[in-house]
Amino acid sequence: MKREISLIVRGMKVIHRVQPWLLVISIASGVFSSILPFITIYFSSLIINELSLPSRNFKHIMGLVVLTLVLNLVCRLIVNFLAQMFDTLQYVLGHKNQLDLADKGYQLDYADMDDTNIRQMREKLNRGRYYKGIVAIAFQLNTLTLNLFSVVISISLMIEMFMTKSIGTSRLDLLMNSPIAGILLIALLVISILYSIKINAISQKKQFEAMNESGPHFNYDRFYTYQLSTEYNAGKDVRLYGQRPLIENQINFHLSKILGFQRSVPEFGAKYGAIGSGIQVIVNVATYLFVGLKALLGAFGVGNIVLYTGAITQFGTGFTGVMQTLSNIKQNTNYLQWYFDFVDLPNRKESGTQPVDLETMKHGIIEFKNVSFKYPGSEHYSLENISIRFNVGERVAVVGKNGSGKTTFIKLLCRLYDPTEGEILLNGMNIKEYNYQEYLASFSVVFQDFNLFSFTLGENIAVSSEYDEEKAMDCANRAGLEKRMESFEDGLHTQLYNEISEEGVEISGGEAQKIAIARALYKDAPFIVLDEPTAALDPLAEADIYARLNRDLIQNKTAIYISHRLSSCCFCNQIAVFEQGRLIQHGTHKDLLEMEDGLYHELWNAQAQYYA
Ligand SMILES: Nc1ncnc2c1ncn2[C@@H]1O[C@H](COP(=O)(O)OP(=O)(O)OP(=O)(O)O)[C@@H](O)[C@H]1O
Repeated sequence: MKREISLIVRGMKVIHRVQPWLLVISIASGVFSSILPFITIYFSSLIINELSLPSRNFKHIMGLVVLTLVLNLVCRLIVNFLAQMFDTLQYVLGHKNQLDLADKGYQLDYADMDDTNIRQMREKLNRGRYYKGIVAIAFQLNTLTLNLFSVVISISLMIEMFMTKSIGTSRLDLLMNSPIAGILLIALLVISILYSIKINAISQKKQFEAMNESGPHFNYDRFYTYQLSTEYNAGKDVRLYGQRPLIENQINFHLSKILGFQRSVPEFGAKYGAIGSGIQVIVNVATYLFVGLKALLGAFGVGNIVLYTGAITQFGTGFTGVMQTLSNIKQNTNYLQWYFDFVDLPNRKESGTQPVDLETMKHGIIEFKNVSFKYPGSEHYSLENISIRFNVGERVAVVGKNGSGKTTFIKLLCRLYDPTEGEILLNGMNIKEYNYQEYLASFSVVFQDFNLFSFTLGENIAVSSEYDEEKAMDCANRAGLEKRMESFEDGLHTQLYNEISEEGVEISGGEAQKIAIARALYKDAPFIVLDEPTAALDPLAEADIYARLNRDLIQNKTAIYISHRLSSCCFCNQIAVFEQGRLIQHGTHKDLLEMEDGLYHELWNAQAQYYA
């Protein structure tokens, strides 16, 4: 209980920080919504009482009718206004909350993203993001206030009902005036309420279990459905390989599993809900009998039948609502626990304090010292005992067969991961000692799986909406986009991709790669790392880019290329050859080519024979 309360309080603090008015609006909306039905109930009883009098006063009756309408209208307007504000604030809360979670993801170590537990945690949070966890708190506070107020108002009316006695002395009078009748009615009410609370609690538990059990199938289903319905790139393969039946089979399989797990919830609800409705009918009959008999015996006017039956009904609904909301709040603490477990994950472990100044980067030495690395959760080393030095300012090529560890080597250099064993030194100091953000800022990297966004071309290059247009244009041209730029009517302001805007232009894989290179050039960092920078370029564009890289793009920067086209690496100061996670050769192109039994010689000749 203590744990649950502290989770809810923490959740409320999050809401207060993000949307300070939301909690107040939730309560206010709950209060006004609870009053609304009582206005009609109360004034209807007054009107009927007045109508039933022989000396009825029509002016008074009309006054009551007008008052009922006006109060109803005012209250409804307030309720609608608050509901609208509530929905807007709730929407913004959900949105900001998503962004907060995304920010938290970026604050974690990149390596944590490989952790299956963390992935599952994110997936669970993602699934309940619109209706569970933090966003559910304000909604539940609203429902709790509404139902609590209904219960308080109806109890005060019911007390009046039980206390008002008939003046007759018949047996029926005695029975209806005795506490027994009231106690019986209350007992019936309590039974029906307890029953619905129990059913709701079991149903909530079943819903939670079903969601947990169907989790992995849900992931598959979402992934395949996304691929089939939304993923633009998947469209080609789906068409050409006729993949739809296979994907549909998978979707149907996982969907049937999900439905299998979730079917138990509505089945349970339907079965026990019917019994609940039966009990409710008995309670209603007993209520009308009790109130009707009291009115017949003259304890109160006919109009009060409306008032008291309304109060009893509202009490039943309100009390059930309170208990159901409390049970929902309790269930929601499971989601809150996931949420805070994720939020409380330790942020990046070592951010270092040493500043990274440009001078260090211009005249330095990078050294991998006996570096080995296993990906989180993997049993195999992707890199083993790598030792290599290179001077800052050099051009270094990293070559090797697929899966030999080239990209992993770069990821370690950029500190996306830290070595499992050994260390990487910049000017004799472990790179972990340097300020993490400044260290990252010294790398311009184009990974194989780079991402461009549906922004304008200029924004994609400069990674900002305010940028130096001349510099962005220069980078675009230097990356080989001169010709293509001429066809962009809006130049740098051309929107990329037409997923969002009709004016968006589609670009080819090679053009995207050139834009990614332009982005790296714009960043103007001391290190430029290109992982297969020309894989999507045509031979002319490739030759052109390498000539430019050589001539003026790199200038005095340190350049590291990963490439399978060895002809493009021969101008590098140093070539590192990887094989199954090991660095098996390194040296200049000339040295390596002379080693006739070496892998480099083999790879070179394998490519060269096609050009002979
Ligand atoms: N996130 C990851 N988790 C676990 N293993 C991984 C991960 N990424 C890569 N690996 C494994 O690490 C090894 C080296 O992969 P890496 O991507 O560094 O190779 P590569 O030389 O760049 O390959 P390619 O030439 O195909 O791009 C491979 O066996 C790969 O399966």
